[in-house]
Amino acid sequence: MTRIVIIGGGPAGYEAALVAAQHGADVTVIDADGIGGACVLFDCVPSKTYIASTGVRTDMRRAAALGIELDPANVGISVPRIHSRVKSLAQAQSSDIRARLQREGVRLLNGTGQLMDTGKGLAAHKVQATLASGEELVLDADFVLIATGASPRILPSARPDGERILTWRQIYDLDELPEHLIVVGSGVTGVEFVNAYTEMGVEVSLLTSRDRVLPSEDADAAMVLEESLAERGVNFIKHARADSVKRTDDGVLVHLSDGRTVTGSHALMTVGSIPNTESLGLDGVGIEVDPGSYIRVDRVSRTSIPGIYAAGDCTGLLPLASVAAMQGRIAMYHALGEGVNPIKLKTVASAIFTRPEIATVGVAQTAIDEGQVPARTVMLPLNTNPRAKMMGLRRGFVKIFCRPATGVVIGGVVVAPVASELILPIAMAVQNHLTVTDLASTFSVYPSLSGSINEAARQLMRHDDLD
Ligand SMILES: Cc1cc2nc3c(=O)[nH]c(=O)nc-3n(C[C@H](O)[C@H](O)[C@H](O)COP(=O)(O)OP(=O)(O)OC[C@H]3O[C@@H](n4cnc5c(N)ncnc54)[C@H](O)[C@@H]3O)c2cc1C
Ligand SMILES: NC(=O)c1ccc[n+]([C@@H]2O[C@H](COP(=O)([O-])OP(=O)(O)OC[C@H]3O[C@@H](n4cnc5c(N)ncnc54)[C@H](O)[C@@H]3O)[C@@H](O)[C@H]2O)c1
Repeated sequence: MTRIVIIGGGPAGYEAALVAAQHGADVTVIDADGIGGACVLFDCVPSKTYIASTGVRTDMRRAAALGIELDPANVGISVPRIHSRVKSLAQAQSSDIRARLQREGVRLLNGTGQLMDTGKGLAAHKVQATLASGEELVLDADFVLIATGASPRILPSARPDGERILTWRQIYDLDELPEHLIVVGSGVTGVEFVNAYTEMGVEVSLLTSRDRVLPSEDADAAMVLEESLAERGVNFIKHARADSVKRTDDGVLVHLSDGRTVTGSHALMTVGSIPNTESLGLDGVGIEVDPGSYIRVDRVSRTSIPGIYAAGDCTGLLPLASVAAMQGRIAMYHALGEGVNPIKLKTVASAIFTRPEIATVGVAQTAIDEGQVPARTVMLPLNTNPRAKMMGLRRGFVKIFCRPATGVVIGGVVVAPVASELILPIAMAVQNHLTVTDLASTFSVYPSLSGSINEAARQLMRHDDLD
């Protein structure tokens, strides 16, 4: 029986374990924090659960425009209940995954794993598991998967204390909402929390190191979100790099690199993550890492050492739960000799859970604008959509990108309240090489926001007719 040891029990690790167990392998998962990993326990699942609560406030804020009188200032918010819901839902999901793995016969060890090969290039591998109980085991493996994820990046001059200076993993321990939250870092994590806290009525200042939020995302989408946040009172402090964050008697003081200072009651550090690759014994085995200590892998998740694979955030390929899971599955299919398609990042759909949400798939607008990818594009504002009018939506759009000659859909962006759901038809088109004619001729419900996807495709199709 093929022996597989997986270090890390997040989406990369547990999805890999399920595949390997279903293919008859002898599978052990060693995990330090809990099955489900940081994804389920600290990052993705808690933040989206928290955002589900803040979304109720979004609906309340918008109610008056639809004729429902509500005073958000007089609506009670039970912070302890919201936080306890976040934590218990995360724990419940972790337990569900644990039970599923156990049902499939996967052996679960609570502790840390480390590679222990006695030389380089061996046919089989050894992994030491240091269990929470203190016990140490050495496991023999035909294949090892490293799936250890990442942790919040800590600036030495802005050390989180869990009270006033916080990582996103610590906010659910607060008893009350901050009065004035300074969010340091305007990537996806930063803006999701800026949006969430603003909806809860918290005064929020956002430090952005460039001239706009979400520097790596679609510029039109980022602009819509920025306008929406500004309208709700978010204070943007641009071209601002935090040098240090210190506690004061009643809050925090942020020193910027250009000499400016910002004061608030709390600071939330969202300045990125670093891979958990330090104490894995990579050097001893000869596994190559990239600058930034990410494990270097190919498109079937192989590291530079035969028989050792890596998947998920520790590889830095694209830090999404869906990508981590796919990398993990691919690793196991490859190790077990199954047919496998290398991972294709151009078909990955992702979303930013703000209001409005931003969802993207495929080629980015920048690649088209810079001439790297020939494409025809359309951007259709949502305010022409009948359902959007009924819902009182003022912002948002659908973008579709297609190949100039064939009309094959190669990417798209949706900015809408439920963009995370609306992106699927475009993602299916990109994945399956469908054309704008295919998209345009698919029935959508009338009235629906997805009707704008048909209409955008129709506009690109009309262009085809004129060619
Ligand atoms: C705030 C936030 C929100 C996010 N929201 C989304 C989202 O909405 N959608 C999305 O797709 N992605 C989201 N992500 C990204 C997603 O959480 C990650 O891409 C995902 O967690 C990566 O999974 P993973 O399996 O690589 O690692 P992780 O989920 O980090 O799990 C790794 C596990 O390995 C364990 N481990 C580490 N070292 C060792 C060791 N030596 N021995 C044993 N175990 C070890 C850790 O304890 C952990 O349990 C979000 C990220 C953040 C920060
Ligand atoms: N909804 C989702 O799917 C979701 C949510 C959160 C995170 N993620 C994943 O995690 C990845 C990482 O996102 P992230 O936002 O955590 O990290 P990030 O690295 O993308 O963004 C961190 C930001 O902080 C800024 N920064 C760094 N140091 C700073 C300083 N001293 N002062 C001010 N700004 C500073 C950086 O310039 C950067 O813009 C995303 O690309 C995404 O793949 C996904």
